[in-house]
Amino acid sequence: MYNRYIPPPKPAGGAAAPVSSQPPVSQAPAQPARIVFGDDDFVANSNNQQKATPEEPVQQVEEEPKSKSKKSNKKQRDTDNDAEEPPRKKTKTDNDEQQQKDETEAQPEPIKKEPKKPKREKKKKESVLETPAADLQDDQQIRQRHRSVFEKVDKALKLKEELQGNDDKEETTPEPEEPVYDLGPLPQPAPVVVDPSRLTYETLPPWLANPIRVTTDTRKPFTDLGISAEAAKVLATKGFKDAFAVQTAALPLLLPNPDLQGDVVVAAPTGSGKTLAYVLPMVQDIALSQTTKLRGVIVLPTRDLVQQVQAACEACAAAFAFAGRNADGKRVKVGTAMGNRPFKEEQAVIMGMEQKYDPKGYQKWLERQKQLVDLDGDSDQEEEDLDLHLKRPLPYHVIQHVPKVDILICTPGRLVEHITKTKGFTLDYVRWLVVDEADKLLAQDFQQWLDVVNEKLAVSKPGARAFAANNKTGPRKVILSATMTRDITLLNGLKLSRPKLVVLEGAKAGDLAIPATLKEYAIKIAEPSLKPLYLVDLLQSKYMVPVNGPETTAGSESSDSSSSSDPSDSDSSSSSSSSSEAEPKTTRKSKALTKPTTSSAKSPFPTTALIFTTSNTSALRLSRLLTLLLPPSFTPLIGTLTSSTPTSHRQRTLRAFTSQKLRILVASDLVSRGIDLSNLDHVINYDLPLSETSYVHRVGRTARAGRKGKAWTLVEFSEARRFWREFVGEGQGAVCNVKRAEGRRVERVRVTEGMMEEGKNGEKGEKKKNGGFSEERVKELEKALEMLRVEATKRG
Ligand SMILES: Nc1ncnc2c1ncn2[C@@H]1O[C@H](COP(=O)(O)OP(=O)(O)OP(=O)(O)O)[C@@H](O)[C@H]1O
Repeated sequence: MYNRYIPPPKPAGGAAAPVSSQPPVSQAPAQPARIVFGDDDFVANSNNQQKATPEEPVQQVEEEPKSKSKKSNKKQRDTDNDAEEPPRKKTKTDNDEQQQKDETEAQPEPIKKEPKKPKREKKKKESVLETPAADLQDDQQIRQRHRSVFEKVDKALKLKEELQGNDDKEETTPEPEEPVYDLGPLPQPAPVVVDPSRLTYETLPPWLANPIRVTTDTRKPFTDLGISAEAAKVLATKGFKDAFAVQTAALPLLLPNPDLQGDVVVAAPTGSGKTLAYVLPMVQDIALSQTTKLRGVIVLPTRDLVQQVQAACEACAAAFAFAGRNADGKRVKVGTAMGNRPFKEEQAVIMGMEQKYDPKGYQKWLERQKQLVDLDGDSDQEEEDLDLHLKRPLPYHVIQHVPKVDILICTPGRLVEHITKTKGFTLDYVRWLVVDEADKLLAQDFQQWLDVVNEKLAVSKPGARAFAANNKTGPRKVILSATMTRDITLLNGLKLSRPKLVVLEGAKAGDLAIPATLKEYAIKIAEPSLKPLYLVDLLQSKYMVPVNGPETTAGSESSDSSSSSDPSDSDSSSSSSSSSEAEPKTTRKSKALTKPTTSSAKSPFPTTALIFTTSNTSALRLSRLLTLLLPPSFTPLIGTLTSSTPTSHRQRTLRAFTSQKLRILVASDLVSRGIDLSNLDHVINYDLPLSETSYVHRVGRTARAGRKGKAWTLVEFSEARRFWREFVGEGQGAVCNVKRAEGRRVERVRVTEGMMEEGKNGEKGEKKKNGGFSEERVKELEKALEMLRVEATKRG
C-alpha cells in the first residue's frame, strides 16, 4: 500500500523527467503516498519568486535579524499545516540564495527519489514563506502577487490530508493522468529457453529470416511468368504444362527484369522442380546472345546429376531455339565436365580453336615455331605448344582458343582443373553461377573450388557480363537445395549480392521438408542377424504394389491404409502365421502380393523399389543376397548402383530402371541426392541413413513432382531411439528438423509372419524364437551368406 509511486508530470518540454539515481535519504519520513505535483508547485513557486524579484522596490530589501529567521522557520512549519497563513516577505539574501538554489534545481529536474523530497520541499517552503515582520501593505501586495501560489499550496495540502485520511481512496489530480507504477518488481515474461547449439531466427540476416513464400499447390502457366508463348508450347510437348510452385516464385526473380536483379536461394523439398526453376531463365537469357561464350556454369556434386541436368538444359535450349527463330535468338550450347573421359577430350569438347587474321601475331608464331624445333617436348607446356605447332595457322592468322559452349555443367573438382589448366578457359563472361545441392557442395572443399571460382568471378571486364535487358552487371548466383543450410558462414562463402530466399509455404530456412505426397513406414527388426529376411518379406508383401497411375489398385491403397494405422493390425502375414509358417515359399508369395491389375501382373514384382545401404560393399552384397533369397524370377529385375560402378554402366542401369526393365535397385548413398527416377514407387532404407539430411534425400527419390510414393525404413532395436527422435520427432527429448505435412506421421508396420506367439485368448504373447522366422528360412539365409563368403574369398 505504501509502495505506490506516482510519477511527476512531464516538464514543459514534454520529455519525461529522468529518474534520479541518488540513493534515498534514510532519515526521510515515510509517506503513504507522494503527490508529485506538490513538488512541481514549489518549482513553479520559486519561478514566480524569481520573476517577482526584479519588480520589488529596493527599499523592501532589508537585513533580516537571525532571530526572525528562526521565527520564520517556525512559521513555515505552521504554514505547512495552515495554508491560510499569509506569506511573509523575504530578504534579498534569502532571495539570492533561493535563486541560486533554483538555478541549480532548474537543471534537468531530478526526480526525486521519494525520501529526498521532504528536504527540498521544506527548504523551498521556508524561502517562499519567510517574510519580514513589518509592512502590512507590502504584505498585501505580496499576498496578491502570490495568491495563485498559495492556492496551489492549499490544494496540495488538502489533497495530502485527504490521502492521509483515506489510503484506499484513489488519488485524483488535476493533472493529465499519468500511469501509476508500483515500486515492486514489474512482472517479467517467462524466460525463453535458448538452445545455444542452434541458430535462432533472430540471428539470421533479414533475407534468410523473411523468405519469399509460395503455397505448395500453386500452379501458373509459363506464359504468365514471362516465358514466351512459343517456348511454353515446346515445353508443354515435353510434359511441362504449368510451372510448379517453386518455379512460379523463382522465375519472376530470375528472368530479365531491370528492377529485381539479385541472387536467389531456393530451399524447396525434393522433387519440387528446382532444376527447371533455374534452367529456364538461364537458357532464355543466354539464348539472346549472338556469340558463343561461357555465360553459365552449373556446379553439381555427382556425375549422374550432371547428366540429368544436361538433359533438362537441352530440353530448354530446344524450346528457346524454336522460340528464337522469330526473335533472333540462337540455340544455347550445353557442355559437361565431370571427369568421365580423358581431360584432353573434355577440353576439346568445351574449347575450340579458330583462325584469326593477325599479321603481327603470325610473325611471333613463326619465331616461336623455330624455337620449338629444338624442344624435347618433356613438359606439359611444351606438349601443348607442340599441339598448337601441328595445327598450322593460315598465313597472317593466329589460332585462338574459343569456347564451344554457352553453359557448362560440371563437378567442382573438374571445374577447377579447367580453370587452372585449359587454355583460353575463362569465367570473364559468366553471367550465371548455379550451385545445386548447395549444402553438400559448400560443406566439402573439392579443391577449394569456391575460392577459385569467386576469385575468377570477381574479375570484371567492362561490359563482359552486361546484357541490355538486364541491369545486373555481375554474375547471377542461384543456390539450391532440398536441405539448404542456414549456416551463415557457409552461405557467406558464396558472396551473394542482394539475395532473396524462396521457400514453400509453412517452411523456413533450415527445414528438411518431406514431400506431402510421401507416406512413411517403419519396420521393426527384432532379430538383426536375420535382417535380410525382413527385406525379402517386405519385397514380397502386399505393400509392394504401384502407388501411382493406372497400376494402382484400389485394394492396395485401402488395405495399406487400414493396415498401417495399427502395428498389430498391419501384419497381414501374422494373421496367417500358423499356417504360413509351414507353407512352401511360393504359396506365401502368392498370398502376400496384391493382385496387380495391369501388365505388371505378369511381373513377379509389379512395382519399383530403390533400396539404400550405407556403403558400396553392402549394396553389392545385399544385391547378390537378394538374388539368392528371392525366387529366380526376381533375378533379372535386380540392379546395383554404387559409386564404384563405371559411369556408363550407371547410366545404363538408371535407364533400365526408368524403363522398368529393372525394378529393384540396390544403391549406396551415391544416388540419394538429386536423381530423378520418375516412376519410382518405393524407397527402402535397409540401413538407417547417417543423418536426417540423408534420410530426406533418400526418401525424396519417390513422391516427386506431385506423385505419390512410399518410404520404408528397417529399424533395429539399437537404432530405434535415434530413428524415432531424430528422423520422426517422437519420444522424449526429440530434436528433429524433418518437417512433415500436417497430419502425416511415420506408421509402424510388420511384414514378417508370426513374429509373436498367440496367447491363450488370442492376444499377442511372447516374441517368437528367431523373430518368428521358420527354421527352414533361417537355414536358407545361412546358406546364402556362406555362398557370399565363398564368392568373396574366390575374388580375393
Ligand atoms: N513444371 C513442371 N511440370 C511437370 N513436371 C515438372 C515440372 N517441373 C519439374 N517437373 C518434373 O518434376 C520432377 C522433379 O524435378 P526436379 O528434379 O527439378 O526436382 P528437384 O526439386 O530438383 O528435386 P531434388 O531436390 O531431389 O533434386 C522431374 O521429373 C521434372 O521433370
